[in-house]
Formats: sequence, structure tokens, C-alpha cells
Amino acid sequence: MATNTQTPVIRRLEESLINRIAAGEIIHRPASALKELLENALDAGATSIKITVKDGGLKLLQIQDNGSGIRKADLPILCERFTTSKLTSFQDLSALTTYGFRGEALASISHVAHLSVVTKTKADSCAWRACYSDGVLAPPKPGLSVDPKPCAGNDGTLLTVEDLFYNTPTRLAALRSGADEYKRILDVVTNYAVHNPSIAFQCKKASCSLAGQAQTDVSTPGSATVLQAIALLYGASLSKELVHVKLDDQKAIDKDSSIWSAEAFASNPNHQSKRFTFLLFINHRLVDSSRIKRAMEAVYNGILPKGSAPFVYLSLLLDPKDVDANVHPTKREVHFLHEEAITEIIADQVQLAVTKQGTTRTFVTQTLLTGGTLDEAERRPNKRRKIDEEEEESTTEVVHIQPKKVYSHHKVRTSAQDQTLDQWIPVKDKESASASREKEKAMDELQIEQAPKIRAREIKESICRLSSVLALRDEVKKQKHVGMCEIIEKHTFVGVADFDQCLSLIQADTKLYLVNHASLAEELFYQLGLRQFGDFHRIKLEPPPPLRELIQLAVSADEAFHESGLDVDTGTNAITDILMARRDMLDEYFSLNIDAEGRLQEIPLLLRDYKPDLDKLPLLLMRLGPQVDWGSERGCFETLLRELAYFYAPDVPEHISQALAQLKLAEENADVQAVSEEVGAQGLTVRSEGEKAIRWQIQHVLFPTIRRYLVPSKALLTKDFVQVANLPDLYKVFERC
Ligand SMILES: Nc1ncnc2c1ncn2[C@@H]1O[C@H](COP(=O)(O)OP(=O)(O)OP(=O)(O)O)[C@@H](O)[C@H]1O
Repeated sequence: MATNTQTPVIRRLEESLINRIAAGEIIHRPASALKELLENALDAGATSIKITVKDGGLKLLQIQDNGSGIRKADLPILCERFTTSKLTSFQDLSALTTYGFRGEALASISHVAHLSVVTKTKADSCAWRACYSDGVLAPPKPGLSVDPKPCAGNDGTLLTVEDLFYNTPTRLAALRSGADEYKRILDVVTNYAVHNPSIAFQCKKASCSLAGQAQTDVSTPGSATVLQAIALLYGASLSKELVHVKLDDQKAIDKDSSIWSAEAFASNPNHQSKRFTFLLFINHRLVDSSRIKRAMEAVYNGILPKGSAPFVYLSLLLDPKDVDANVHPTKREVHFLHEEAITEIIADQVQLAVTKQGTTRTFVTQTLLTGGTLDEAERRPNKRRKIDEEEEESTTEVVHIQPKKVYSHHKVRTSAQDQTLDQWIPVKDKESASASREKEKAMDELQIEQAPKIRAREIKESICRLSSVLALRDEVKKQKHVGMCEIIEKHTFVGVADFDQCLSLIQADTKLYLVNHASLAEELFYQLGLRQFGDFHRIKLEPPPPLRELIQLAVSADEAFHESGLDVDTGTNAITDILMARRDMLDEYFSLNIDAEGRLQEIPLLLRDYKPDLDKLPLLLMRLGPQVDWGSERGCFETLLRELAYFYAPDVPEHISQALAQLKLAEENADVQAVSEEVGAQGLTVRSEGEKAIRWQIQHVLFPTIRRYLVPSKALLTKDFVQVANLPDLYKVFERC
């Protein structure tokens, strides 16, 4: 760049240049112009909107609506900047019910294209035609008057945009192709057509087919529901895999916050696409929200296999006063009050609904359009759907283009959504088939109620300035094993292989690993403890149990303690005293709240949605005495977090082990009848229910969180990870057989 030693002169830009720069911010491409025009038609109350496009909208973009029309008297200022019928005062901004409010869209278009309008209100006896250039009326042809001309026309407005960006060649050159622009236009129309199913939409190219008839690429009847519109535009097979979530009259935070509602159609695990289709409307406005999008992606993280994506339509209705639509030139973004809380509620509900379907494996068949409309649409598929299908195919085509051959033994089924090992393990109780089915159903419901939120939630790292904690966090990072990280990050959970030994199978690429999930979980919980140090959520115990009694329970059951020769009371008192003396610190840093009367009020919640086995609580408290290094800050924090992690990690709960032991004993005595009558009534029943709940928690909460948050060390690799199979090797074995 040339260096200029002279001080630059500041000049006022020419009006036309200012307007063109401003227009460039609002009108990026044909699809953004169309969005503005569509929204104008919707604001005008249209029930039918027809769009015609030539060369991806660059040559021609025409939109005809049957809305209110524009008064002839308003035509002279129609395309002037900041002229609008939708806003009069600043206060109106906080009560917006229209898409438009700035009076800038038509002005912007007129600065970068040739714009003409034919419009007729119900009160007019004829339509009026006017042409615009650079914000003002322009003659239709050189030498003619600029005044609007009477002409024939229907009620409503026909807006024609020609030669978009004719005067901004850089913008024009940056646009890829007419086909690409047309695809974007179809996206916009499709999205609005889904959201406005009672409005008839049509979108077609202006070029005629050989038969002389333009082909309509998007077409909706205008008398459908959102689900029916999705079926029409995205395909009936998708619409059958959608779960419906409706939230009415919600309050974000407390009773004083405004009411909001939401409606969503989200795909169940049976639908898997390569690309995430996310249609988000906030107060009917088509917007992007990275926060909500991330939350939706997180919902499906633990449900869909890697590389698969869902479909989600979400419409959010908020009090207009809580929404700021004036944050982005194209209005593609909005800000709203309590965004985080509202997002979380919606994500939880979507997850609940989606996993309910995934868990119960019920395939709901929806009755779609009655009458011939859908069938007709199925025969004449909408272009948007065709494009989606083509895109799915074209991704496969990439494989063809790249000459990398995929051998069959490298092809692995990574779809973990439905076929995990657990599903092939029969529940071994002796109940009748129908009773078993009843119980299955009850279990499914129970599981949903017990742990409705199964995705790996965002767990924020707490702000902590204690050098000891920062050093411990650093240590975790330093021990990170890169190879293990890859496996953990892209693994697919296959199933619990041996429940009693805490072994699970996971798959990464073509390799199958047997992992000790209790060890992985213990390390995970230690790291989660470090991550949230000083800022844990809490589990409240109701009624709060006396600390001393809990410790006594564990001490009296502890063999090592008896061997040491100390008496139970002395041991119990010593441990109780240690904890009571440090209860302020325990509360502040670990959310372990013991009140002045020695009752345990709260314990830390390391992972929301995950329920630790509270039967292990006495053991935890007892171990906090001798196992924690109370002598140094760093040692104390580390050992205490390790104890918490040990408490949180899953192992076979006491009552299940007891039932198992009983079963084994009975089997050894060959008293099988007694097994079925006695243990079968208690032990095995407990095993099937308790075990099922734990298995569910392992698969749906633990492993998704491991995938997202565990920083694995080499130690884990050597101790708790065994590669049991590699598909190509297996293939060789089979070949030899
Ligand atoms: N299709 C239409 N039918 C009826 N009136 C229309 C139509 N399109 C535009 N108008 C009128 O023209 C005015 C200016 O439209 P323009 O799109 O420039 O701004 P806006 O919609 O008011 O605000 P924004 O710039 O935020 O979109 C609108 O306020 C509306 O009164």
C-alpha cells in the first residue's frame, strides 16, 4: 500500500454513494432482497404470494401479493429512505408486530437495482404503476413522465426488481452463480412457507420449459398446518419422524417476567441427515441464533451418531417488548430478554420429547394432508425437497470424485441411535410376557422422569484464582493424551458389555474398545469437580441427615477400621470433628453444607441429570476423614475432589450385589425353584429395574459427557482401555476361514 505523508482531507460523501453503501448492508444478495419483499407482502396481510425469478434473481425478481396494496398518494415517497407505514414513534419499536419498521428496504433495493411497482388498494378503481431509481420516482422510459400511471391490475402489489447490483460490479462478481442464488431464494421461500402454512406460496423460474410452462419449484396450498407444510416441502418421510413440542404460557425467570410460548417440530433419532436443517422464527421473524442452534445441536449430540444431523423447526413467541429486532442490518438476528433461560427450557423439552421417542422406539405415523393435496405434492415434489435429496446424494458423490476407494471392511455401522448391545440383552426375570411389557413401559416412563435431560450440557469453568486449583487444572491439561482424545471425542457408544465389571464397549472408526466405564467416570467427575470448583450446583437433602450418624454407619461397617483396633465411637467422633471444624470451607468451595447442628444439608452436584448413588454417602463422609490430605491446600483439594469423584462414579450398588450374591448362592445349591420364587420376586426384579436405570444413565448421560469433557491421560489408556477388535483385521480372519 502506498504511504502518503500528507494529512488526509475529510470530505462529505455524496448522497448517492452514502445510499449505495447503506443499501449494500441490507441487500447482500437476491435472497436478502426477496426476504425483505416477502416480509412486506406478509405485513400487507397477503394470503397468496407468487414469486418469479430469473438468473437466480439477478436478472429478475418479481413478487406478487394480494395484500392491502399501496395508496397512490404514497407512491412518490415509497422508495425514499426512512419512509414507512409501520412505525411512528421510538416507543413503537418495543411493541413491534410487523416485520418492517425502518422504511429502508425498498429504498435500498432502488439504489442497487431497477425497481417498479404495480399496486391497487381495494378502494382504488384501477391499479397504479410507478418506476424507481435511487430512491425516487423514475421515468419508465427516457423522456416519459415519472408520475404513476393508471393500469390494469388486481388488488395487491406486484413488485419487480431487475438487474440487481447493476451499479455495484464488485458485489455482482462476488455472487457465485444463478443456480446457487436460486437455491438460497428457495430456502427463504420454503422457510416462510413452512411458518405460514395458511398462506399460499409459489416460487418458479421465469424461464419456460419446452412445453411453454414455467415449472413451479415451491408450491403450498395455503390451507395447511405447519406439519403438513413440512411434509409438502421437505417430504412426508421426514414429517413422520417429527415430534411435536408445545410450550404455552411460560415464564422465563419468575412471576414478574413476561409470558412466552414456543412450538417445535424436531426429528426423532430415526431421521438422520448430513446437514442440520434449523428453521428458527422469533415472533414470526426468520432469524439466526447461534445460542439456540448450539443448544439444539447439543440435544442431538448424545442421540445421533457423529456426522448425522437433525431437522428442527422452532417458533418462539415472546412479548414484543422483550425483543430487540434492531440489532442487525438484515434483521437476521434479534436479542431478547432471558435468552439463556428460555433456550434451556426449550432444549430440555425438545430433548425430553425426542429421547422419549428414541427410548421407547415407538414409531408414530402421522396422518398428513387429507384429500389429494399431499399426494399431488408427492407426485410433483417441491424443488426444495429435490434439492435436499440432491445434496445428500452429492455428498456421496464426493466420494466418487475423490478416487479413495472405501473397502467394505472399512465400512462400519456407526449408527448408535438404535442398536446398542443393551437392546439384545434379555431381562432375565421370570415374569409373564405381559407383566414384563407393563414393566418395560413403566421403566421407560420412569427413566424419562428420572433423567429428562440427557445431552451433554454446557458446563462452565468456574472463575477461580486459587493457585492450587489452577495448578491442578494445568496438570490435567498437561497429562492429556492426544491419541486418546481422538478416540474419546469421536467414539460411538456400543453398549454395556459387563455390567458387574463396569465394562462398556465403544467404537471409534473401525476399532472397538472395551473400557472400564467406572474408571473413566471417576476421572471425569474429578475433572468436573476441578472445572466447577467453588461454584457447584447443589443437591438438597430432605430431611437433612445427621452427619455423625452417617459416619457411624460407615465406620461400623468398615472392616479395615475394625482391624485397626479403634472403637467405632472414637473413630466416628474424630472424623465428625474434622468435618465440623472445616464446614465453612467445605460449604464455600465444595457446596458440602453441614449446618451448625451437624446435619448434612447439601452436597455438590457435579453433573446435572446424573444421580449419584446416595447409599454411598456414609462411605464418602467416612473417607473424607482419613483419605483427605488436610495438611496442604493443594493436597486437600485434590484428594477431596478424588473422593467426590469416587462417590459419583457408578459401580454396582449394594442392593444389586446382594441380589446377585443371593442368586449365585441359590444357583450353587441347585435350588433353582427357590431362585425363581424368592430371589426372582426380589433380587432379580431389583436387578432388572435398578440395572436398567443405571445402564440408561451410563449411556445417555455419562458417555455424552465423557465425549465432551473428559481430558484423558495416558494412565487411562494403559489401565482402562483395551482395543478388542479392528474391523480390517477381523475381515482378514474371516477371509481365511
Ligand atoms: N407489498 C406491499 N404491500 C403493501 N405495502 C407495501 C408493500 N411493500 C412495501 N409497502 C409499503 O412501503 C413501505 C416501505 O417499505 P419498506 O420495505 O421500504 O420499509 P418497511 O417495510 O416499512 O421497513 P423495513 O425497511 O424495516 O423493511 C412500507 O412501510 C409499506 O407501507
